Amino acid sequence: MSRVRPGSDEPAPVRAYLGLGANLGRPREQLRWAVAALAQEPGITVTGVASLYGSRPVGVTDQPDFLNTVVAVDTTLPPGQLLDRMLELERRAGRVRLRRWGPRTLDIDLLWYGGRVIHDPPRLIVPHPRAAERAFVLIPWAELAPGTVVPGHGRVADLCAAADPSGVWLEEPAPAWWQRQESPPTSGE
Ligand SMILES: Nc1ncnc2c1ncn2[C@@H]1O[C@H](COP(=O)(O)OP(=O)(O)OP(=O)(O)O)[C@@H](O)[C@H]1O
Ligand SMILES: Nc1nc2c(c(=O)[nH]1)N=C(CO)CN2
Repeated sequence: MSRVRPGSDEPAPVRAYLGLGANLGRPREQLRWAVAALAQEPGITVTGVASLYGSRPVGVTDQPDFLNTVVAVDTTLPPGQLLDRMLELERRAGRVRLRRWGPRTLDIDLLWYGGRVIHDPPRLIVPHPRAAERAFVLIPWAELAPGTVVPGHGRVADLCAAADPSGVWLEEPAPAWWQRQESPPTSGE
């Protein structure tokens, strides 16, 4: 069932939250590129970007530390098409899957889509099945939307308060980290 904005045949936008992560190549630049690329996608409006956090790898620990953030979007895309756009951005960022939970140049997870529960494994499970237990997701997410209710789990603020924050640290506050343009390398210095 898709909602339509009154007076138009344009579908009404739906709020979604995306978890972004990177730990290969130039993670900060790749995440900055991903925010800008999302904002340029037709059918996607970026409405919020959390601060940039550093985090110890969870799961497969023999890999570099990550940079993580969460982005709020309003989208007219159905969830499957939003996922396809996210996967295409990962591909454009040069992501190669060598092993599950292995290092990556860019990972974009669909954390939450309009409060809906979507179970179409393995292609799409929403809310993201591990979002409610990951401090590297919950801390930036709580910065943007503490009152959001994750179906089956509760409020983001409460999940964040219950998560172990020890492996997550603030790298750079929003909006500086994603609005600052990298100064071109100066020659000779
Ligand atoms: N909510 C979701 N967000 C993103 N991808 C999802 C989601 N649910 C299922 N998938 C599927 O997961 C596949 C593999 O995702 P990926 O390899 O990025 O997993 P991961 O990020 O390494 O691990 P995790 O899922 O624990 O974050 C994607 O091709 C996608 O079809
Ligand atoms: N700190 C951190 N650990 C992870 C991350 C991540 O983004 N950050 N992503 C994973 C697979 O999605 C597995 N482990």
